[in-house]
Amino acid sequence: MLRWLTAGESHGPELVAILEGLPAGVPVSLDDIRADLARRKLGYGRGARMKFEEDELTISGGVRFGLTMGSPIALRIGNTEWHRWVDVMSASPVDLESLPKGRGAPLTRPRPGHADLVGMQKYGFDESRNVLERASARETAARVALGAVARAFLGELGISLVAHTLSIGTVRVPEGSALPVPADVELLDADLLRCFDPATSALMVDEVDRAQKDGDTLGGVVEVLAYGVPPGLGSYVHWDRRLDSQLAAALMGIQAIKGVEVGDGFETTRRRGSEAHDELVQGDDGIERLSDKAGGTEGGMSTGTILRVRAGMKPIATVPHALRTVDVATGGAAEAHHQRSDVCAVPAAGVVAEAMVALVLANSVIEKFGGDSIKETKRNLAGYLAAIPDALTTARSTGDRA
Ligand SMILES: Cc1cc2nc3c(=O)[nH]c(=O)nc-3n(C[C@H](O)[C@H](O)[C@H](O)COP(=O)(O)O)c2cc1C
Ligand SMILES: C=C(O[C@@H]1CC(C(=O)O)=C[C@@H](OP(=O)(O)O)[C@H]1O)C(=O)O
Repeated sequence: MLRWLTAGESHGPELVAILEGLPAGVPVSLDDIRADLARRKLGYGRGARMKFEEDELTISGGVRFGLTMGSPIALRIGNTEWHRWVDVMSASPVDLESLPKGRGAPLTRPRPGHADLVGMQKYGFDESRNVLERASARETAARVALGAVARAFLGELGISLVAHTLSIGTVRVPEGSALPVPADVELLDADLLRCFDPATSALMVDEVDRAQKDGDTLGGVVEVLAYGVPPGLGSYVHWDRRLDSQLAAALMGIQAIKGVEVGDGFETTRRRGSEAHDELVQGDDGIERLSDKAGGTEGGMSTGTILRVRAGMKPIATVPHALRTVDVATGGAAEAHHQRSDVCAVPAAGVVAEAMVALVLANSVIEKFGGDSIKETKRNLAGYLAAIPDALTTARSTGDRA
């Protein structure tokens, strides 16, 4: 089993992440993790903080000479803005009265759509600083770092992943153009919205500009594709062993994600059975599916075709054109707290979704194939695939997006 945990606050000194259960011998490069962290900060419509805050990555356990050792992997992401927050976020008691005026002032105007109000009720706070510090999606940097390590492990087994943006607000990639993702999809990292349809991407930029001008925010939908996944990850035998349920939980666990689809998802519900499923035919390399509507899972197991999952993100809750709220200090009507925020963080959510899918797949691979070293995992995977009888063999989706 692969386990992972993150800790740390949005304006604290650092985020900390631990990944336990990965075999030894997986190549882990600081540069690769940094590249994923950098991708998470990209995307048109993000707020000022993305420009001046750096992610200072260090590996403090589990990796030696660029290879995992089989021990827990510990990652730290230092926050270069910490020096501005030392007083307000101090771990030791601080007399707030002694700070300059307004510093550490209580946040008593909870933002609708954020965790502020319920967090105060639940944890017994009279202002929302302690809530927003951990509810903030700053924490997703730690998950992306963990996901980069999981992706390195999957890469050793011929499994690769990519996320792209399907929609921002009401602007959506035209139906039918979602697949296949071009092989040079890495170029998208320089792209504004991680949308590989240039015409739609331009419309999305306009949509973000319009929202920003109106003092408003946007959500959207991202899609994660995984290539080279072997058949049989997950299981139909119990609800919590289903690959699709684990993917859904992992994606729903990302801040602001409000819906998940596997394959064609809700669109499938509008089709008749005769149109809804991926028919099977005998091909040159074994049994083939004539379509990919199911998104690479049947019966809670990977089918061996491209895995395709979507996550829908609600609009950013910190709306510049401030929403109505109640000041909990006075009980009076007020405008919700707002200083700065992203207008749209959908492309970043895609990078986080990619990381979460990588972690779930890595866990499923370890569950099925085990291995204390990557060599052992590879042997077990190869042995499993070789043992599938010819009559049941399916062509494996390519791991290189060719
Ligand atoms: C990458 C990313 C960036 C985000 N940036 C902001 C932001 O700048 N301001 C904001 O209010 N919410 C932002 N959010 C969303 C909040 O974290 C989220 O709405 C909040 O945690 C409550 O979400 P929930 O109702 O899904 O739990 C962001 C989410 C993600 C995934
Ligand atoms: C810091 C990140 O995202 C933050 C997520 C976030 C929220 O409420 O979720 C609010 C914003 O932070 P602040 O209120 O300090 O401007 C974002 O910048 C990040 O992604 O690294």
